[in-house]
Amino acid sequence: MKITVVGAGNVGATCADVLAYREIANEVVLVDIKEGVAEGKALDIWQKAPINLYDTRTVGSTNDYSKTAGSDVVVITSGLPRKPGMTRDDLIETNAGIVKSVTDNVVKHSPEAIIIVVSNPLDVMTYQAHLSSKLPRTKVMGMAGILDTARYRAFLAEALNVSPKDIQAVLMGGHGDTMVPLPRYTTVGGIPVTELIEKDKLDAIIERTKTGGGELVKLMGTSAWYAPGSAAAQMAEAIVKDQRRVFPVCVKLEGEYGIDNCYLGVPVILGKNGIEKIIELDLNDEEKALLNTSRDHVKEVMDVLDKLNSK
Ligand SMILES: NC(=O)C1=CN([C@@H]2O[C@H](COP(=O)(O)OP(=O)(O)OC[C@H]3O[C@@H](n4cnc5c(N)ncnc54)[C@H](O)[C@@H]3O)[C@@H](O)[C@H]2O)C=CC1
Ligand SMILES: O=C([O-])CC(=O)C(=O)O
Repeated sequence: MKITVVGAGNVGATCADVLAYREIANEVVLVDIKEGVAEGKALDIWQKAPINLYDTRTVGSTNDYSKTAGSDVVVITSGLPRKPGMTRDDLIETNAGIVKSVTDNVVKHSPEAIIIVVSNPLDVMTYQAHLSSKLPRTKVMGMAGILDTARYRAFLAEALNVSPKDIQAVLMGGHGDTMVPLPRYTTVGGIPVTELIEKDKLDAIIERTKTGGGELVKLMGTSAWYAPGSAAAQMAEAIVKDQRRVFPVCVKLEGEYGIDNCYLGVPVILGKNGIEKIIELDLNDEEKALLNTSRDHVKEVMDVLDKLNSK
C-alpha cells in the first residue's frame, strides 16, 4: 500500500510520521512545493525507523508528482493555516488555488486514489477537490469530524476523570463554529453521558469543542497539527486496511438528511472503497435545525468558491 501526503508542513509531516511508525502503508510519499522540505522531513522520519522499529519507507519530493504514482490514498494538507483573528473561511481564495492544482497533479499520477482533504476551509476545499478530480463522492472526503469528536471526547474525559478511550461520540455538520455535537449519541463506557454530567457542564464542553481550533490558534499563533495529523492518518488506515470503521467524515450529501449537494460531516462507514455507506441518524427537531444552520453556512461558502472558479 502506498500513501501520499501533500503538504509537508505541521499537519502533513505529523500525518506522514503516524502513517510510518504505525506501519499503515509500505510506502509514504511526502510532497511539498518548498524546495527540500519534504525530502528532509521524509529522511528524518526514515532515520527514526531503527529507533521506533518500523519498516515503512518514507520518500520526499519537491513538487515531483511522478514519485506519487499509483498511490492508494492521497492526503491533501497543502495550504495556509489561519492566524489569530482569522476564520477558516478567510483562507478560501489562496487555498482553493492550491487544492485545485494539487488535485490535478494527484489525479494525473494516481487516478485510482482515494482523496482525503485536510486543508481549510475544510468542507469547501473537499468540494474543490471533488470539482477538480471529477471522482465519485465515495472517493473524495474531508477530515474534520474525527478531530472535532476527539476534542469533545478529550474535554469530557478530563471533566469526568475517566479514560478518553471509553468515550464514544458523534458530531455532525461543517468544520466550523456551526458544527453539531450530539449529546444524545455520546456514551461513556456505554452509559449515556447525560447520566454522568450536569447539563451546564456539558453545554460548556460543547461550546469549547465548537471553538476548539480557534483556542489553539490563539495559544500558538498557528493552528493545531498533532491531533489533525493523527486523525487524517486514522482515516487512511481505515481505507487501506478495509477496516469498515464508523467515523464522522465530510462527504457530499445527495439527499441524505434532507440535504442535497452540500459537503457536510456525517457518520459513515470507511473501507477499501472509501465511503462505503452514509449512516442516517433519526435526528430530533432541535438537532435537525442545528444541522440545517450548518448546511446554510457551508452552502454560502460553496457559492463563494463557485464564483472564484468562474472568474
Ligand atoms: N481539517 C482540519 O481539521 C484541519 C485543517 N488544517 C488545515 O490544514 C492546512 C495545513 O496546515 P499546517 O500543516 O498547519 O500548515 P503549514 O503551513 O505548516 O503547512 C502547509 C504546507 O503546505 C505547503 N504548500 C503550499 N502550497 C503548496 C502546493 N501548491 N503544493 C504542495 N505544498 C504546498 C507549504 O509549503 C507548507 O509546507 C491549513 O489549511 C490548515 O488550516 C489544520 C488543522 C486541522
Ligand atoms: O482551527 C484551524 O484553523 C485548524 C483547524 O481546522 C482545527 O484545528 O480545527
